[in-house]
Amino acid sequence: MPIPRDDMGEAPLTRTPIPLPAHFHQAEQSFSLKKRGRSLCYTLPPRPPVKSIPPISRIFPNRQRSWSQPRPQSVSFRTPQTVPPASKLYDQSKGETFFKQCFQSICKLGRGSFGEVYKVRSREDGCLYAVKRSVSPFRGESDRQRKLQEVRKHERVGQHPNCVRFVRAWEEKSLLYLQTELCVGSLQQYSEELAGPLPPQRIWNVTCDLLRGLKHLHDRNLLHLDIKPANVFIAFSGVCKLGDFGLMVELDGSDGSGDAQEGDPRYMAPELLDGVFGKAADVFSLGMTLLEVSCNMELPTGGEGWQLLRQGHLPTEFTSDLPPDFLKVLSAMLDPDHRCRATVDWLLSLPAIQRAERWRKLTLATQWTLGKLLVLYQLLVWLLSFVAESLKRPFLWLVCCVGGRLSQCPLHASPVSGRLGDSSISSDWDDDDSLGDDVFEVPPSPLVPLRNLTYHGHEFPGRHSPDLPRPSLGSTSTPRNMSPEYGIRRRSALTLTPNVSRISQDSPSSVKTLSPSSSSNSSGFEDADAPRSSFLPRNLLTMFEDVSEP
Ligand SMILES: Nc1ncnc2c1ncn2[C@@H]1O[C@H](COP(=O)(O)OP(=O)(O)OP(=O)(O)O)[C@@H](O)[C@H]1O
Ligand SMILES: [Mg+2]
Ligand SMILES: [Mg+2]
Repeated sequence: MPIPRDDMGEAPLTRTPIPLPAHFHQAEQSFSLKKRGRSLCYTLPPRPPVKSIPPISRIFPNRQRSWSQPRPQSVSFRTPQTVPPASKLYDQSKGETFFKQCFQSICKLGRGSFGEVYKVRSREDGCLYAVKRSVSPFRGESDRQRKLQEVRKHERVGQHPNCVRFVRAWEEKSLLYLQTELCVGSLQQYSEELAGPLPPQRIWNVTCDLLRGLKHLHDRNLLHLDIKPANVFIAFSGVCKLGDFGLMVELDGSDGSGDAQEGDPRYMAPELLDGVFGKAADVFSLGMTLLEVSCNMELPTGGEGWQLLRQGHLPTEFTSDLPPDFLKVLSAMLDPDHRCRATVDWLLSLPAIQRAERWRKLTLATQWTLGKLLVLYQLLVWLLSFVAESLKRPFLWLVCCVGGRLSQCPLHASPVSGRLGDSSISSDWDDDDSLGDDVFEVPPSPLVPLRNLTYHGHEFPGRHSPDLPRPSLGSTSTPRNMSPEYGIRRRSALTLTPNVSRISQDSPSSVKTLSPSSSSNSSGFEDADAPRSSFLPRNLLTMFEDVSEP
């Protein structure tokens, strides 16, 4: 007699004996791969309605509110006195906002429920930053105080390589501005562009970075409470950082976990429903974040799928390709019982994590060293070519003197006497009296790029143009070509690409405009009548480029 088969086409006896409740398979079908092309606002967590007292202006209509004054005021909880934000560039009489006077807004990076984030260049130091400006003006003093709390939280976090660096904050015309370091984008954007699961090595990198960032918070008794891919930022070095500390609370009670709000339901720990706020909740959210990006899985916002994930069931059709070590880490982070859930310290002590951390440190150190070496090399080349340029004229003059032809030396001869000079006594190198560049028959291959750097160095664009980076080391400046297709760089950011090359990234066109021929004009050696068209330095440069092209 044939064994009856169920609707899934399997004989009941061949199934695994009762590991899951009957409804799990139906619920598991509700898990799905991530869908592409969602707008950023899709990711915003639902916010509870704002409970604020009626605006003070309604109670005391004529009362002056210091924060509604048009003047900008620095916001800091370290130095509570209200002072204008420090900047040499700001001139109150101009009537423009502090933001407009001190920053060049480049583009909008994103929008959250509290603020719009802009990529800006500081007119003061020429570096790139992110500035978050609150979406709506303060509705009253309590609304203002609530928004200002984000500044206090950022200040509490302090500096850590795996937390987004806070620079300063100020308020103006009832809006709050928060200036932070600029990142390439969020982990969510990266994962959406990848449109697939993160490769294993990157998963380990992200895990190590975020555990380090979370350890920094937890060691200070701070709970993030909003860990999710949209709030994890990728720096230009490829390092992942925790950011958006808007929902952070302090466990020691100074701002009380009584005010704590749960974040996005997709990443929310189950115990938060019972009002239990603790470090374990952050570990769970981090686990969910890692599950999402490592499996490219759409996390449920509710329903059975949501419950199952919080009962310790991981959907095997998504997790089967994960490295076994990583799966263990994930299961420990997603333990349904917050008392048994892994702590950050325990996770960091796991051999698999320690191995991954060692590798991470090594690659980051190599990347850092290579970056610094490249910058040093570029500076050296610039310096050498500068010295060579400075010595060229005295040397040429010396050669003329020694040769006893001071009168013909282009440095001494007036343009008229030069032209009227006896051409019959000209020698080979006299013919090319236009410029010293070609006189000495220097080997072209190493010197042509060197010259280009020299000219580039003389007119280093960062000094004059706010659009181009300055040659500062270790700044937060972006490399050049900050183009709209920065998704490509976003991808490369995790591949540990050093962010150092500035001088060498000149476009061919910029090299040509700064070619030696332009210098020859300015140096006054140019002889327009000389038959030298085939020896134009520009032509040499083109020849060099032709030769060096594969
Ligand atoms: N430092 C930064 N560098 C690059 N992009 C950033 C930075 N800060 C924010 N962004 C972009 O702006 C978006 C919104 O920023 P953020 O999460 O800080 O705002 P929010 O209003 O607090 O949002 P939420 O609703 O999550 O609380 C981010 O998802 C990211 O795309
Ligand atoms: Mg956010
Ligand atoms: Mg926020």
